[in-house]
Parts: sequence; structure tokens; C-alpha cells
Amino acid sequence: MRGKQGGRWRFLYECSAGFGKYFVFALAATVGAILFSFLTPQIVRVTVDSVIDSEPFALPGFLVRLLEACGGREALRRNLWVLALLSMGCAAFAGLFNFARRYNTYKAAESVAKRMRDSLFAHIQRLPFDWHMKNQTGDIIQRCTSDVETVRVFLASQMMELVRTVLLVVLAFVLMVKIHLGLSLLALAFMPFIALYTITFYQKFGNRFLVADEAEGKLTSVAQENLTGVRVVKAFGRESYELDKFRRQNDVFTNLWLKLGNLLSVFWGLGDFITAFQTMVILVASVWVVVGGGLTLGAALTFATYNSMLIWPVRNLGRILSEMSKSGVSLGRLKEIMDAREESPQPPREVDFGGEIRFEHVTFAYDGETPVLKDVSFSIPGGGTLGILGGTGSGKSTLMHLLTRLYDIRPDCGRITIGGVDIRDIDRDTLRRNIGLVLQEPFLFSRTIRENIAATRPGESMEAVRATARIASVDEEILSFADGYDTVVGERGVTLSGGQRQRVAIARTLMQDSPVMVFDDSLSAVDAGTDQKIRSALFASTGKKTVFIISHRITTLMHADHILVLQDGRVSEQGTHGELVEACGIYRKIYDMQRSVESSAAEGEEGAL
Ligand SMILES: Nc1ncnc2c1ncn2[C@@H]1O[C@H](COP(=O)(O)OP(=O)(O)OP(=O)(O)O)[C@@H](O)[C@H]1O
Repeated sequence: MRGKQGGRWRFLYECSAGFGKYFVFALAATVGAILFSFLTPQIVRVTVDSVIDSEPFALPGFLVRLLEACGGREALRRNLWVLALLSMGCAAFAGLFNFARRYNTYKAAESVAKRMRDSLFAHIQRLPFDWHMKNQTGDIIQRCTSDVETVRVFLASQMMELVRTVLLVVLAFVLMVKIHLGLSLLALAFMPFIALYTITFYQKFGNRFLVADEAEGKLTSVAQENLTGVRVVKAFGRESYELDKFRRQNDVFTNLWLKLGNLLSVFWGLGDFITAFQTMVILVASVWVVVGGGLTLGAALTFATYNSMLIWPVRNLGRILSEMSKSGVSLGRLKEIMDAREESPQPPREVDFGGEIRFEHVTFAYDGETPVLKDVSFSIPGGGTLGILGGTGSGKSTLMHLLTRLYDIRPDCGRITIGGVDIRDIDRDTLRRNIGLVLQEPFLFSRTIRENIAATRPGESMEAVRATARIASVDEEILSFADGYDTVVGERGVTLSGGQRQRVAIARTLMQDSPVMVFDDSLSAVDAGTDQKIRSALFASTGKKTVFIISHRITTLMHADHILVLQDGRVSEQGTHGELVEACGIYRKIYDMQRSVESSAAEGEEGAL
């Protein structure tokens, strides 16, 4: 546990590298502000004891000589404004130093928070797909925003406040001891109780903040999932169900914060009582000492001022520690992200991506136990087209997850080679740059259509963008929009139809111009005629590219050089369309079924006409 805490504070230290100067300036300014704020009570003491009253000046020798040279006590009595001006001067300097303290701490806090956000985002980009699948988006977002904000607030105010408190307490105590040892010890006697009391609360706060933060993450996830899936929510009339779900999570979240609020109220209430009690005890004791002649009135006033300067920071310590505990929790949650293992880069090596692709006895299980692919072997020569047919959940997409190394095959569970090189020896970035992928439900960025198509080649000309859109059979439709290629696609492309999104995504992948292309059920949302048009244009344009086409539709696959039929994670049949039809197996059954559905649909259309 201690190691973990060390790790989280080390993360903060790493993010602060290079910004130390701001912390040093802030520290120097804090010391300056404290020194000037401690001077004012001393001026009050001199005024009461040695100007209004006639006690000798309790000041360093050079100051006494300076005062005498300027006319001494009498001159000060005639010019009390000088003392007032001195007090004001001290307050002004204390204010100036406080300004410098805040300016530098804010500068440091903002710089550290920026670096934290940058590091988190860069790290998240490099985390494996598996990590993204296992973690909720809402929770990740909440950590990168709220938790960073908590740390920023701690750095911007609490951290230097902690340093200030320690300095104030030490200096106040030294000055109080100089005034009266007995009273100082009495004031000090309360400190262990206050410390014990703050530590007890500090521990309770830590646990409760953790639970409350996790509940906030879940609430964000519920809202995020609902907003992302707004189409499904509306289509299935699930608004009230979603509302209930959100309300339940919101109730949990609110109750946790209410409980936390109760604890905070007890903390502050009890703190008020302890402070008032201590102040009263010191006041009564001071009066008693003054009456007994052990202390002058001015010194007693100064002592009381220093005591209040001492007691408030100590009390504030509880708040600072609770904020520190909250920041510690937030830092721990950020460190959890930073501790997740990144996809490690590998040294570059020569790979012929235009070469043969082989799957050799590949067995794979997402959970490490239940295999979704079982001893799968096949090959596709460079420039060839492989069609993959299979029922839902038969493992078609998993084959492509493995090909792009979103997941790695265990060393004893077969291998995949491209141009004779095991893909585990190919750097993932290089591999993915050379395999263009179109998914069944493509994600489009909230940018213009042109920017989406040219996402991998931002500098590409409009003509090139249109040429790929033409191959994907979407150019005419894009031109029919009021803003044409400058039409901004809504979040997840909600302003485009499913088929339009698929075709824009196809154009984007074509633009990538990779030697290997994968179309994972990416023509499912277009009608058979458009599917046919796209395939013809695709085959004419892809030339020597190696193409994988995954589909449930045999007409989409039948012209492929080789077709693979997957059943329950195994290759049950493979060959050309002709061979598979001849073989009279499952492929033939599906083919006959789809043909009869198509011909009855065509007859239906004719009848309707
Ligand atoms: N990221 C994942 N983590 C765990 N299991 C997964 C993951 N992705 C897929 N699976 C499981 O692996 C099996 C094969 O899924 P896969 O997506 O490869 O099938 P598919 O043939 O592409 O199906 P579909 O045609 O419906 O897209 C399914 O049982 C699925 O639930």
C-alpha cells in the first residue's frame, strides 16, 4: 500500500519536472508574506507598551538607537501616523508577496495539469485494444478530467497552503515562546488533540472520496452510453428505462456525497468548538498572567494575535489534509491508467506486405480459456482475394483482430505470417498502417466528409478524395448535400445513413492505399446493386492488393479467389465458389437459400409492379 502511494506521488513529481522554479518562487514569496504578516503584531506591541505606555523599547539595539535619533518616544506619540503607516506598509508587502505566491503556484499548477493531461492522453493512445474493451469510456474520461482537476486544485491552492501552515506554526510558536513560555506550552498542549482529530478524519475522507469518485465515474458512463446509443434508445422507446437507470445511479452518487457532506459538517463543527475552546483558555490564562504582572498588555495582545495565527492554520490543516487525501485518491486513479502496459514498439524490419498471408494452426481465446478460434489454417497469396463466410459469432472478426494484432496469439497457439514474417515480429504501427480496415459499424469523426475520407492523408487533393469516393459509390450522394464534401458529420455520423457511413469509411480506407485491405461486413448496409457496383470498382482499383472480404452475403464473396467457411471457430470448408457449390456442404446450402430468397423477392417486386 505504501509503495502504491509512493508511486502516485512520484507520478506527480514526474509531471512537475521543469516547473520547480515556480514552486521555488512561490515558496520564497510565502516566506516573505509570513515575515511581513508577523511584523504587524510587533508594531502593535511596541505602540501599546512603549509609545502609549512607558515601557522601554523591546527592540534590537540598532532600532532603539534609530528611534532615539529621530526623537524617541515623544516624537512617536506626536506622530502616531508613522506607526499606522508602518502597519499599512507591512500589510502592503504581505499582500505583494501573497500575490507572487499565488501567481507562481497557479503557473505551476496549470503547467503540471497540462502535462498530466497530455501524458494521460498520449499513454491512452498507446494502450492495447484489450484495455479499452475492459474499461468504461465514461470512467476513463472522468479520470482524465475530474481527477486531474482535483490534483490541479491541490497544487494551485492546497500544497503551498500546507507549506505556509507549517512555516506559520513554527514561526508563531517561536515568537510566542519568546513572549511567554508557560502560555506557549499551554497553547501547544491542544495541538496533539487537533492533530489526532484531523488524522482520524483524513483517513475517513480518503475512503469516502474514493467511493464517491467511482460512483461519479459510473454516472458519467451511464450518461455517455445513453448519449452514444441515442438512436437505439429512441428506436426502442427506452427513454424511461434509461431515465430510471440514470436516476438510480444519480441517487447512489448523491447519497455518497451527502454522507461525505455530513462527515465534513461534523469535522468543521467539531473544529469550531476546539478552536473556540482553545482561544478562550489562552485568553483567560493571558489575562491572569497580565493581572499577575507576568506580561505587559501589548505583549499579551501580540501573544493572542500569534495564537490565532497558530490555531487557524492548524485547523486549516484538517481541510488541507482532506484535500490532499482527495488528491491522493485522484492521483492513484490516474496512476492506475499510467500503470497499464502500453503496446511496446518493436524495431523496424523489412516486410513484404504484398506477399502471402498465412494463418497456421491458429487457436485463440479472448479470456485465455474458451477458444473462439480452433486450429484455423489457410493462406492467401499476395494480390489475392479471400472471402470469409460464417454465422454470427463464428470468429470472422476475431481473425481480423489477430491479423492487425489488436490481440496477440499465444506463442504455442499457432502463428500468422505476412510475406514469411511472423506478425508478432512486426511493429504494430507498421502492421496497422499496411492493413486498411473497414468495419461493419464504422466510426466517423465529427469533421467534414472530406476530412474523414482524407483522415490518413490530410494533404490529399480534392480530386483524389473524390476519386476514392467514386469507387465507394458515394461521390454523387455527397455532392447532393448542400455543403458537399464540407458537410460536417455529426457525432458517430448520425447525419448520414448507415449505408452512406459505410461507403465513406470504405473511401477512407481506399485513401489509405494499404497493400492489404479488410472489409469486415462493411457492405451489409448497402443494397445488392450498390454492393455489386462497389465491388467491381474496388477490384478494378485495388489491383495487386490482398483483400479480405467478410460477409454473410454469398453474392459479395463468390468472385473471391478463395472462400473460407467458418463454423464455431473452425474452418469447415474452403475453396473457390465453384468448388464449394460442387461440394454440396454448408456453403451450398446457404447459397441455395439466399438464391431462393432473392428470386422470391424479385418475383414479389414484379408482382407488385
Ligand atoms: N473483445 C472481445 N472480448 C471477448 N470476447 C469477444 C470479443 N470480441 C468477440 N468476442 C467473442 O468471440 C466470439 C467470436 O466473435 P466475432 O466477433 O469474431 O464473430 P463474428 O463471426 O465476426 O460475428 P458477427 O458476424 O456477428 O460479427 C463471439 O462469441 C464473441 O462474443
